[in-house]
Amino acid sequence: MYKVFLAGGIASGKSTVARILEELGASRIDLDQVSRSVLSPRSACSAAVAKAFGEDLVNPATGEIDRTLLARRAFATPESGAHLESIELPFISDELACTLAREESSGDAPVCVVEVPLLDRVESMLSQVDEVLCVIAPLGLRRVRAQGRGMDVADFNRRVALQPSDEYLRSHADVVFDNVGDEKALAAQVRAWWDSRERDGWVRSPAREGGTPR
Ligand SMILES: CC(C)(COP(=O)(O)OP(=O)(O)OC[C@H]1O[C@@H](n2cnc3c(N)ncnc32)[C@H](O)[C@@H]1O)[C@@H](O)C(=O)NCCC(=O)NCCS
Ligand SMILES: Nc1ncnc2c1ncn2[C@@H]1O[C@H](COP(=O)(O)OP(=O)(O)OP(=O)(O)O)[C@@H](O)[C@H]1O
Repeated sequence: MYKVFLAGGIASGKSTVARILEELGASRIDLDQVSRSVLSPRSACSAAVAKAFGEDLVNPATGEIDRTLLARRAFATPESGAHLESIELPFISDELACTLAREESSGDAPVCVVEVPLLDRVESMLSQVDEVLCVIAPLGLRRVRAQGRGMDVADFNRRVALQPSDEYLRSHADVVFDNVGDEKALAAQVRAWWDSRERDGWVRSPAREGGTPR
């Protein structure tokens, strides 16, 4: 199974590209969901997080972590935020490897696309995939599209500030989809990518091996 990361800023069009790939036959994993799942009740990751940020975060009856309180404590300073990430990332990486292995053994799709909102946090996971795709759109257009689906501008701006820049994404991607046009124009680019990799037999191209820092 050919595995790809699909990165992009908020409202850049990741889900739209992932849906197009799904229609072409890919299976789909959302890394946000994977990273949420590692904090499931009584997991090893929840225990490590509670040890670092307070045992009172855990509801004794259900084992659930209070995510709002955790976010308030962990994101109080950049250092404590980085500490939380350093605890969670190895668990997220292991969980991603298991999820990809499950997809692979189910054997249905030739391709698995992993949607990645924060590519800079998952550099250590790049070795798990064959290629990095990203979708880029101008910030103003993304703001309008985010508002179009009901997002508040202040929330949009806050989330943009936490995400890697377009320059970072361009320099780490093997392929960039430009989402400045309509969905048809985006679909044409995605289709062209799919056709080219299908022609190559879904093998990682030697030209791309050295292209992305991994
Ligand atoms: C603390 C957690 C559980 C809160 O999750 P939850 O889904 O409830 O909320 P969300 O992630 O949207 O964040 C809540 C609030 O915190 C703020 N916030 C989120 N991430 C960050 C960050 N890196 N730095 C500063 N503030 C942040 C947001 O503005 C948001 O308003 C979660 O953010 C977490 O586990 N983060 C650490 C792991 C991580 O960064 N994973 C992503 C890389 S794979
Ligand atoms: N080319 C396009 N033309 C018009 N609307 C678009 C286009 N691409 C995406 N959109 C719309 O913009 C919004 C954001 O797109 P999408 O949900 O695919 O982005 P995303 O990167 O997955 O967002 P998030 O980071 O919030 O998950 C959606 O409402 C989507 O329908």
